[in-house]
Amino acid sequence: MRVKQNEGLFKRFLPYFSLLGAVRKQFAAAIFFGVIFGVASGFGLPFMADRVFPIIFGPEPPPLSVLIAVTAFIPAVFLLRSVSGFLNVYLIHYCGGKVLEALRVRVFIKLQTLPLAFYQKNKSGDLLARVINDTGQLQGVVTNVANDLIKQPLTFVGAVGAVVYLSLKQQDLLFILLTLLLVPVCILPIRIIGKKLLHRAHAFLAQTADLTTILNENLTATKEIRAFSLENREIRKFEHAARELFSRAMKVVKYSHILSPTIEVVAAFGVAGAVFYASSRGVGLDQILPLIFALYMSYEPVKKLGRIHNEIRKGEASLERLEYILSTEDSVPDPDVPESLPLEKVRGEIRFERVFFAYDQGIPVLQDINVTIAPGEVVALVGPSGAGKTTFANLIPRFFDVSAGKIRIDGHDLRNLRKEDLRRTMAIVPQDPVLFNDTVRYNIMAGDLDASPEAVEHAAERAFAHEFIRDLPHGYETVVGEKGMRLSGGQKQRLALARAFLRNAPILILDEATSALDATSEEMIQQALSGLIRNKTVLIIAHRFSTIRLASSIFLFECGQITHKGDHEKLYLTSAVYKRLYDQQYMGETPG
Ligand SMILES: Nc1ncnc2c1ncn2[C@@H]1O[C@H](COP(=O)(O)OP(=O)(O)OP(=O)(O)O)[C@@H](O)[C@H]1O
Repeated sequence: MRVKQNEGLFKRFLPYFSLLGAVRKQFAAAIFFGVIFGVASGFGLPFMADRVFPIIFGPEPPPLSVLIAVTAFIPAVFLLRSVSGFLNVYLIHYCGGKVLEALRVRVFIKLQTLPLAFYQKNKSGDLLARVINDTGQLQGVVTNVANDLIKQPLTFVGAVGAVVYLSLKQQDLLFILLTLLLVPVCILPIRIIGKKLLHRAHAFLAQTADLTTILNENLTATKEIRAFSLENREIRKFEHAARELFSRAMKVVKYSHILSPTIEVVAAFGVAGAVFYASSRGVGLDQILPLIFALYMSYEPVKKLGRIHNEIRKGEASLERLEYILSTEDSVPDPDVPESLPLEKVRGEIRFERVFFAYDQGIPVLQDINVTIAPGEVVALVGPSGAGKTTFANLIPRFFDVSAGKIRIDGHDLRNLRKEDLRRTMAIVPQDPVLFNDTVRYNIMAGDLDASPEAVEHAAERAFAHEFIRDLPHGYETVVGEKGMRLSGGQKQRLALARAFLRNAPILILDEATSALDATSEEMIQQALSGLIRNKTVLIIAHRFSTIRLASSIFLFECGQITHKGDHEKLYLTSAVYKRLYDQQYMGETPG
């Protein structure tokens, strides 16, 4: 979403400046040192040229004590300028780091609340780039701009003050005019370059996101890339994206850095004008030198303010990309006044009433679903690929909301419940469970973060995972590697079942793994499942017919509708589709 173009630039950044509130003391100190730096630069240097040099290089050599005192003024001014400059920059970076931290956390928190649909629409590499790069860019604007907006005008005022003072001293006001004329002359290039920079910054950030996406995808598909020898294709893709990024980066560099030389040329014309004018009026070098200093020092802040404008333009592109995340509305919102659903009282009845669903408008995926699953019932969802089984199961935890109709749990419309309350009533075992790069214990505890060590181990025992965990180098404290890379497929699945045991929720949604396991693993998982489903309302997205022996009822999905319900024998006799699926795909397996 592009933020309205006509809003004032400063106004758009305003909410982000409030992030400085948490570091207001350090920021105030930074500004204080910035002011000292500004005054020491803007006024101190011309003053030195006006007052100090004439004493040192005057017609009469000054006495030694005066010479020492006066020359000491030179390092004193620079010391003041350097120390205050350093403290200003250091503190500004401190505040900037804190703003960046707060900004990233704010975006991350928002990402936790966004629904699955958001992630299916946006590339994860692009989101990574927004959280890492764009926050950094915006932080730069918030701190540098806030700092320079105070520091540079003060330097300008200091330098103009020096020009005024020196001009008055020489009773010649044209120098003042020369200084003030500079501002409108500089504004034109600042505006033109700023506008161009905004577009270039947008293109650059989008390309950074593309590069991150390619890298991210590559790192998550290392196995496939090697298995199918896609390395060269990947390298070419990355090279192309990196080259494009370079070209876009250079455009940003061009427009970011063209401004300073432009303003410097303007400044040179100003100084030349002053020199020419001074010479024609017979003003001596000792009188013109401080003025040239003061003139130059007044061009400096204008140049820096121009650079800030550039920064703001670059930041604006990042701001738009971050606001895209921050302003995305939750398409699965919690109700304003939620109905309560005490976990201990949930029976687990699930009812679909005239439910329709579409991921994209106009392409229905589920149509007119009317079913009731009784508490304690175990239902297997079967049907051809793409028939809508996963979608049906995903509506129950409200990963998506129905397009029409209602889903109820124990009579409560899901949309009247807080998502957190609703999801506490269920354990979900996905087809390919994701493990966190943490210990085995933590991975099981994902099912219940308050569980005791005994409860974790008991859950592992029931999932037939305890033994293999005990044999790991550090037992329950073994770190499983990114996505559980150090575990076998069967071990990962048993850890996912242990999570579900630990959660002990009244509703269980299980997307059966499609990958084949060895006979022992398969047997252990089937046994664990029989234990897990006891006394629960269970939905199993069944990919293997051996699993349906666990089910008390089977729903057959065809083209987004449930066309048949019943047990295996009934469906086998009444549905040609079921019979075909069973005969063709699962011949040889016995559904009990
Ligand atoms: N995020 C999505 N956006 C758009 N369409 C989707 C999305 N997810 C699934 N679909 C479409 O919805 C339909 C139903 O998909 P679903 O995953 O529910 O089928 P399924 O029966 O579980 O299939 P399978 O057995 O292959 O897993 C398919 O046509 C699929 O292409």
